[in-house]
Amino acid sequence: MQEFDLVVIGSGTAATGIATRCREAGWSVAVVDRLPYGGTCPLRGCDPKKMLRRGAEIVDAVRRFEGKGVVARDLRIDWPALMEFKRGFTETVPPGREKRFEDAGIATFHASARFLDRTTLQVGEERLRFRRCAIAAGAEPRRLAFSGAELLTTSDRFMELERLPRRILFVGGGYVSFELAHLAARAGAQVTVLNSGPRPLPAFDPDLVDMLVERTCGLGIAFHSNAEAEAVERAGEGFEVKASVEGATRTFEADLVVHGAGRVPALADLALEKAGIEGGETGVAVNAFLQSTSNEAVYAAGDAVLAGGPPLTPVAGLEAKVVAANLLAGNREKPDYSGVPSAVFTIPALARVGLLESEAREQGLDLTCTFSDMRDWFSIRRTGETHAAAKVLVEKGTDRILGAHLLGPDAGDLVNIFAIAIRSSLRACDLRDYPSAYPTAASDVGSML
Ligand SMILES: Cc1cc2nc3c(=O)[nH]c(=O)nc-3n(C[C@H](O)[C@H](O)[C@H](O)COP(=O)(O)OP(=O)(O)OC[C@H]3O[C@@H](n4cnc5c(N)ncnc54)[C@H](O)[C@@H]3O)c2cc1C
Ligand SMILES: NC(=O)c1ccc[n+]([C@@H]2O[C@H](COP(=O)([O-])OP(=O)(O)OC[C@H]3O[C@@H](n4cnc5c(N)ncnc54)[C@H](O)[C@@H]3O)[C@@H](O)[C@H]2O)c1
Repeated sequence: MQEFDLVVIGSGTAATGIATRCREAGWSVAVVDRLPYGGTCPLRGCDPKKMLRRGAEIVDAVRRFEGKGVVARDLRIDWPALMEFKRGFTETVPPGREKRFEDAGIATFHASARFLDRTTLQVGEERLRFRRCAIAAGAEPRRLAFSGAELLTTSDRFMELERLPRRILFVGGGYVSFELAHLAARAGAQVTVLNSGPRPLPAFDPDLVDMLVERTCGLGIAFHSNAEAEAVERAGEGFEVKASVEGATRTFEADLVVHGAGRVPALADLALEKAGIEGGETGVAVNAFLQSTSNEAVYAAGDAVLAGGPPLTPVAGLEAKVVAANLLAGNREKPDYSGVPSAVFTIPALARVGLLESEAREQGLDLTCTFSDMRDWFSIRRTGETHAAAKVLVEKGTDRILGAHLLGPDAGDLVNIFAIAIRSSLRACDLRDYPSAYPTAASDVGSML
């Protein structure tokens, strides 16, 4: 039996933030992960996705400039070479992260963790006793109940594909499906997306989502709403997917079927009940300080807990700081989720920060909603992009920025300006008045208000 002040389950964004801060304060700390160190974001999520997207972005930009001074001959994505470029980054992450832990004096374990009682974990052959434990185990694809669901490829495996199949079907119309569908279409695949709900990406502004869907269909992607996948089976080398589309049963053929139907906290293997930890599909049950409501030695952060913030990397980082502070100095800090931005890295990107228009109106706020169709703006025309818009919500009287919703080539970066404004309580007039370098995407901000 080995004993530690703190055992952290996971080695991703949340785990790393907690482990390093507690170790810096002199605690004995162990980190446990069953997969190579680094977690989802740098190995299987945000970063590799954005590296692969870079190839798609270049192909799309060149196509938009054909006839505008750029001649493209044999323009295409060389998928294996793009994968190699991605691996040049991802392969360095696990050894780098492990060295960082070891240099800091953090003990590292490579095995699955499972609770034995309120203060003990089984980790492979080892038993670890902890004074405190942080669950930062992330999320995994939601288990789907239909027959053949085990035939679906996860986003993890999609990002390792050596060859890109010709026909790809995505189940779900959320972040994962939209981002990977845009990438696959630029790489030459024939893409279908089935979304069970009436509208995809419900966390984003519906007017901008409609524009993104139009752009998506313009790429040749077959997008279906009210389309619920109900069964998958093998058919020759590929698959047949049965779905209820607008109430009628339809069959789709594909060479690859990808799971984009949601992710849930990865708690199933932890035997939480042995440690008296309450939790389920919505993650570890925690109080306002991110401490387990039923085992006070245990805290949770990141995708493993749905405490009010969306399951995103900046939220995992923010919650890690809160958990470390509360572990080290007692329960004082609560997470502040206001002004956390989010972007869907389609091409063009879709982004959001603050309230949706519908949420602001439901709260009875008196607001001005400025919608700008940016297609004819200089910053967009110069890129050849055909779909771009902004919607900014400002409270009347206080001039407070309530929300900003963007679609366009620079949406993923521009949204951060609005996020800073919201978190720093800047007013719309402050943003209107600041001089920005010209001509840049940021120099449009004043005109969006
Ligand atoms: C395809 C994809 C793209 C994404 N893109 C973005 C993006 O662009 N921007 C953004 O903000 N967010 C993005 N996300 C979400 C983001 O990756 C996560 O919110 C973030 O990585 C969560 O970090 P975490 O530390 O909570 O968990 P993770 O980084 O997932 O780490 C959890 C770790 O715990 C380990 N673990 C789990 N159970 C056990 C166990 N029983 N024993 C031992 N180890 C265990 C896992 O192996 C894993 O390594 C994306 C997610 C996906 C899937
Ligand atoms: N850019 C980013 O920040 C980014 C990128 C990828 C993933 N993520 C994170 O990962 C999480 C999971 O992403 P996701 O795209 O898997 O989930 P999601 O929750 O964004 O979307 C899932 C969609 O699948 C649909 N669906 C569910 N079952 C279905 C079925 N049987 N048939 C058809 N449609 C079905 C739902 O209606 C929903 O719209 C996100 O919530 C996000 O936090 C973030």
